[in-house]
Amino acid sequence: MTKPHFEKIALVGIGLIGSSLARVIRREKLTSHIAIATRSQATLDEARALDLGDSYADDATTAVRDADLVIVSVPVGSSGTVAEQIAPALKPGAIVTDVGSTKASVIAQMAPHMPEGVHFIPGHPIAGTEKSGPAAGFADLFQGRWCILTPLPGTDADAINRLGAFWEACGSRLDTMDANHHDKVLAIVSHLPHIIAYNIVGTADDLETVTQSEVIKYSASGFRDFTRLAASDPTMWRDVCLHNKDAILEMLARFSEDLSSLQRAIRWGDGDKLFELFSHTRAVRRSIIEAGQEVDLPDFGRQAVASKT
Ligand SMILES: NC(=O)C1=CN([C@@H]2O[C@H](COP(=O)(O)OP(=O)(O)OC[C@H]3O[C@@H](n4cnc5c(N)ncnc54)[C@H](O)[C@@H]3O)[C@@H](O)[C@H]2O)C=CC1
Ligand SMILES: O=C(O)C(=O)Cc1ccc(O)cc1
Repeated sequence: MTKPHFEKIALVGIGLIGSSLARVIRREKLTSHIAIATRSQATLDEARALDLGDSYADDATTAVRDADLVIVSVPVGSSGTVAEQIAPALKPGAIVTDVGSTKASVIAQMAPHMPEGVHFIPGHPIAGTEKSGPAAGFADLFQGRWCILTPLPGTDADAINRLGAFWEACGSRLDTMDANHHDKVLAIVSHLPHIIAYNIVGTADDLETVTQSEVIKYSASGFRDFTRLAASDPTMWRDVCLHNKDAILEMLARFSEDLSSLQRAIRWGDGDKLFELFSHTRAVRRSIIEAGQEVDLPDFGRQAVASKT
């Protein structure tokens, strides 16, 4: 696919994802003008100090005026507010997209505000870290990672192709799916792991027998991997939980059932069952690595793959 060029790109929200986009857009020369808007003056000043854009505004309306591509990178609970703010200033023919971790809720919040003639195409780069804010971003964040688009039926095919070409130019691999399907898949592969991490770190911290110093002292084990996920942004993950409630609760119910079965096997000393499950899950990881999907693993995973352990 040929590299697309947009005269003006507006980035609303300039945290980890927005600032990573700013960096890769500049590096790949995908626009003549990056307009940055964010709610807090301190974050805007930080973005300016990092020289992430060509213009800066504390209101999204100013930034999106005349933009050909608008990318909303805010916590999913703020999508509706942003859509309402930018709607009157959007240029006819502009593409409006987002990067939110949940899709059905973002569509429900944003689509009703989108004017006729604007192409609204929701998206989600499956790439990130536990860090947040403009300084945390980096141009290679999307390299080799999937980006999922969840276009609504009847969306202009040229606009979808243009947005797809944009993400490919940012280094992403592209997929398209229905928003509800996206939310179920992401509930199990991304949202549950974070919830489990928040829970286990909270439990360990609460346990009277595991003092604070012991948690720190022995955390060079599997627990350390959980602490990385559990350090993720509280606003972002609060919003994910509130806005993908049904799919998360469905996956949590299934998870709890399987955990009870594991608990029973431990209680009754059913070694065969434990061995069978652990062998199966080990094979799952090997098949992911053999399928060349190691780029989708977080940092600690990539190190393990690199050393072939
Ligand atoms: N952090 C991650 O690993 C990933 C996050 N996402 C999604 O990307 C989106 C952004 O996440 P991050 O960049 O990590 O968050 P972040 O916390 O680093 O940045 C969020 C930005 O949104 C701004 N913001 C918040 N409310 C706003 C409003 N009403 N109007 C204008 N700006 C507003 C903040 O000032 C900040 O610049 C979220 O929807 C998240 O679900 C998607 C993939 C990975
Ligand atoms: O840091 C990690 O391991 C992640 O899983 C990052 C991440 C967080 C949220 C998303 O919607 C997509 C990717």
